[in-house]
Amino acid sequence: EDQLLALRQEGEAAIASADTLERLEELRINYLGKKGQLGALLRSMGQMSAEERPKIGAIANTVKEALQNSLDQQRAALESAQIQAQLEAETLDVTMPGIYRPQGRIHPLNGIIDQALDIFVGMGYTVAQGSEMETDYYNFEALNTPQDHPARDMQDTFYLPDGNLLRTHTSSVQIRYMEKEEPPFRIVAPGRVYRRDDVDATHSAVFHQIELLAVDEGLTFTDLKGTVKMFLQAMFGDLPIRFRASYFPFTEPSAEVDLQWNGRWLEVMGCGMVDPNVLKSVGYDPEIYSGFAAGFGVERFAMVLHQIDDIRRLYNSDLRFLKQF
Ligand SMILES: Cc1ccc(OCc2nc(C(=O)N[C@H]3CCS(=O)(=O)C3)cs2)cc1
Repeated sequence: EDQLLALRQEGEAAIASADTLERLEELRINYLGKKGQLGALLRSMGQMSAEERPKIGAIANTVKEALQNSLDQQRAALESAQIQAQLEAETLDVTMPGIYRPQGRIHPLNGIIDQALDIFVGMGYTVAQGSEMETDYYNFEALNTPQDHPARDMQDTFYLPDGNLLRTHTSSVQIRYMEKEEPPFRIVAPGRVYRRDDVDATHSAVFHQIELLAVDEGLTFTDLKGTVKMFLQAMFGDLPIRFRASYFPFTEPSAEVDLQWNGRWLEVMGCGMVDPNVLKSVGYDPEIYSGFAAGFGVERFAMVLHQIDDIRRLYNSDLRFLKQF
């Protein structure tokens, strides 16, 4: 009997100090398993007298239950401690500051292109795009630009070895569109263009341009003026504009458009009625159809709107500059 009670004491102490579920399982096997200590002790008692057997058996049962209870309690305690530890570890403090990730930004040139396209799409224009490499025909000839026109010569245009060239304006996109479509239509053609200019604070060999073209029956210069005025005032605000007579090979009459900006007249756009020869080159009858067109440089708009002094700032990816937009 004393041995049984001693085993219970020893077992309960060992179980209470078990700090892992594995250790607890070892102890269960050690004390209550088939080859455990309790079973071994009972077998070692060998022959017991008839009146002793039931007494010892009862004590052995209480020891077994006591040990099983303390195993269950310790298991419960260890499991809840495990869950508690997990909850602690996974606790998310939502009041902690977030991980700072710098926000991206729209480049000022793209910002102006997006804004301008929104205005024209809002007026019913379709956006048309095309290749930056063009043929002489689509970049010059179809635009009524004679063979000896200065715009064609080498100092202004990048020619490629195969005789093609890098487009000097997006007008070629509009010619190609007209070859495939019939009037009436309104298109706006944004894109990169190339001029073999001397590169300086206001000229870049590569720059961005947006041209618009509307062809329908009975379009007049008044329609053009209204469209240009509406666009410029949407972009720059309700400022005075003026049209100065000018000349382009692909429009007749032509005008350059000035905007009064901080008290000074700035040239911002060119426009005109599409020359009948251009309509003829795409097979439209100038007796039925008339068109108007305009074009502007996106860098120019950006430099005026954001008071940028050097065009190269738009291209050299200086974050100190770009972070201002
Ligand atoms: C079929 C077709 C017929 C006519 C067209 O006229 C597009 C036009 N562009 C201008 C013009 O002044 N453009 C310049 C502004 C600054 S810039 O980016 O250097 C080029 C006037 S009329 C276009 C396509």
